[in-house]
Amino acid sequence: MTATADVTRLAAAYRRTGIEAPDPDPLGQFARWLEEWRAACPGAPVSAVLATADHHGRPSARWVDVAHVDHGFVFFTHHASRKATDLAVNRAASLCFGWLDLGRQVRVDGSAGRLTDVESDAHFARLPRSLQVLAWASEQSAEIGDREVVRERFGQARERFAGQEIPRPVHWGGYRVTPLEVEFWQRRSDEIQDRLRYRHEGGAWRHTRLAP
Ligand SMILES: Cc1cc2nc3c(=O)[nH]c(=O)nc-3n(C[C@H](O)[C@H](O)[C@H](O)COP(=O)(O)O)c2cc1C
Repeated sequence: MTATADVTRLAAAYRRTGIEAPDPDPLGQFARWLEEWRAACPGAPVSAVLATADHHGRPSARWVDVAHVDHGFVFFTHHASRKATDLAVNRAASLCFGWLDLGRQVRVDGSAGRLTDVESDAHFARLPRSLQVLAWASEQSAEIGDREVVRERFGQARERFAGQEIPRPVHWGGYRVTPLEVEFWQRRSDEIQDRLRYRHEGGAWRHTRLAP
């Protein structure tokens, strides 16, 4: 059976069942769905749209790769980028995963904080060398005349670190979005889509269904 056939078969099964016997913890429920997504689409990156807002409350959204999920959702970026400058003044963040092949969406609303230097160092050390060089060469979201500027800086950074380990630049690191509210959405074959919302209240997670 081809991968596409597998996805179609799984999507049909989920459309029939909806979200049954949900995990009491949204991170547990997320882990189940992530596992099912990975089984359905092996090798696909785990990406989500990250929304932030500036000090005027003006929103902006962009994709990020979610590197891992522990007690929060971890991504990495340049600390001078728009998302990072937004988060410096307003920690509120929302991530939206779109596992559309399975008819699924997960929204995570929460608060984003920087990882420790030790955590960011550990992740940086595992990156492919070309991405490490790029982290030194590209001042993400700065205006540039043309791409040659970055190509030139890339070459300079590669030369500078030739034959040695590349340290993490201080302007690059990770954030963890700690969830306060998580919503799972499942497309159903009867068109009555399933929505399950978790809220962290009084020190515990509670979940409830929402009208589609
Ligand atoms: C699928 C995908 C994954 C991406 N992952 C990241 C990421 O993990 N970190 C990052 O800084 N930019 C990532 N980008 C680029 C961002 O979407 C964005 O263009 C960049 O971070 C600058 O955003 P900002 O100026 O709004 O901060 C990704 C783009 C795509 C399409």
